[in-house]
Amino acid sequence: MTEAYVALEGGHVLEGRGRASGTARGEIVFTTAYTGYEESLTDPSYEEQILTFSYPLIGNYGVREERFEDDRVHPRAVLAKELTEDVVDWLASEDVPAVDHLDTREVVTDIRDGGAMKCGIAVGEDVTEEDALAELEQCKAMSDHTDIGAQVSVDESVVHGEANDGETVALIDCGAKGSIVDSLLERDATVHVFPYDATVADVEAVGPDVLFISNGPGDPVNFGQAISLVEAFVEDTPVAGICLGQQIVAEALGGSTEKMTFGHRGVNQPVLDLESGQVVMTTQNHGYTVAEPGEHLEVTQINVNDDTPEGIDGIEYDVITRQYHPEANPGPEDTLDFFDDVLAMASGRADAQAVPADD
Ligand SMILES: NC(=O)CC[C@H](N)C(=O)O
Repeated sequence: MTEAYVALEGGHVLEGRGRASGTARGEIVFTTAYTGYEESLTDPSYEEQILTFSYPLIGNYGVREERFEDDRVHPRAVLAKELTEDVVDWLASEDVPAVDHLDTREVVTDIRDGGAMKCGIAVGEDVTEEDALAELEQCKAMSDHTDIGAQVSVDESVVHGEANDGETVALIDCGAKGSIVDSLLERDATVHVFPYDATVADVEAVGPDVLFISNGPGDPVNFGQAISLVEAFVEDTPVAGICLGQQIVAEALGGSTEKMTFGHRGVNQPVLDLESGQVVMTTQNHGYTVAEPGEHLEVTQINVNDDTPEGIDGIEYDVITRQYHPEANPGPEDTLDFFDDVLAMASGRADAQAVPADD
């Protein structure tokens, strides 16, 4: 049997069954999602993280590329109670270490108590506990990945849906999921995808109807150029954001963000809309949150479990952002109307008051 060791910050080492060999280090997190492993594993927001599935069986409906959110696997390693051959083959082909037959209840309990933490992993025929501890030793804190955007963004701008006659969206790719672009294209938008460090002049050149900041990995304060874009555009151009995008918008407009203990990762996070009183189910994957929205923004939706901000609107500016993933890949489709609201805001057809689906 291939050996597998998982070393957690503080020195706790767990043993499992090695399924795909290699060494890895990263911030260990868990998701409670029971489906959507292809989407999660290709979500760029998981860059530099090690993903633990708390659901015990992962891979039971195979692996299909059309469900991928990006062209590669982003977590540095994958842990589960039981991984199917399909998933293991896929991870092995991408050189991503995989471990199963692990007591994931123990891993999740450690993360819940200690927070998302540094982790080192060693999988292979002759690896030892020391190899995993050596990886842990070299693991950086997530906030120290100061140029993580470069690892996940497009290198050059690209345009999708040029023939569409809807709104023109400038999407700042901080690690955007493919289904965000798809959701906008389906609504007839033209989407200019820009690198995470695009300049004001780059974006201005396409005359956007809305500046849209994507999801992405790591600490929002490490996306200084995207923060500057929001500051530069917000007075004259509507602004939208998803997940990291919400955090960047808050940082730009006088609010603040902070790291959560273990974050929200799963496909059934309940969100309350404060105006309508409706609760919707959402897909989430984040470890930071908006702490204070600041004087230009108001919180319109909150997480039912812990009251953290899930939706934010501009007070005097046209701004709408979501902390969850309205594009719903994977996950419930309760929140797809966010894209209609963003494009209505972009066209001046509506103000920024977004409400969840009304059934
Ligand atoms: N999905 C995301 O955009 C994640 C945002 C950010 N990296 C966080 O962990 O909070």
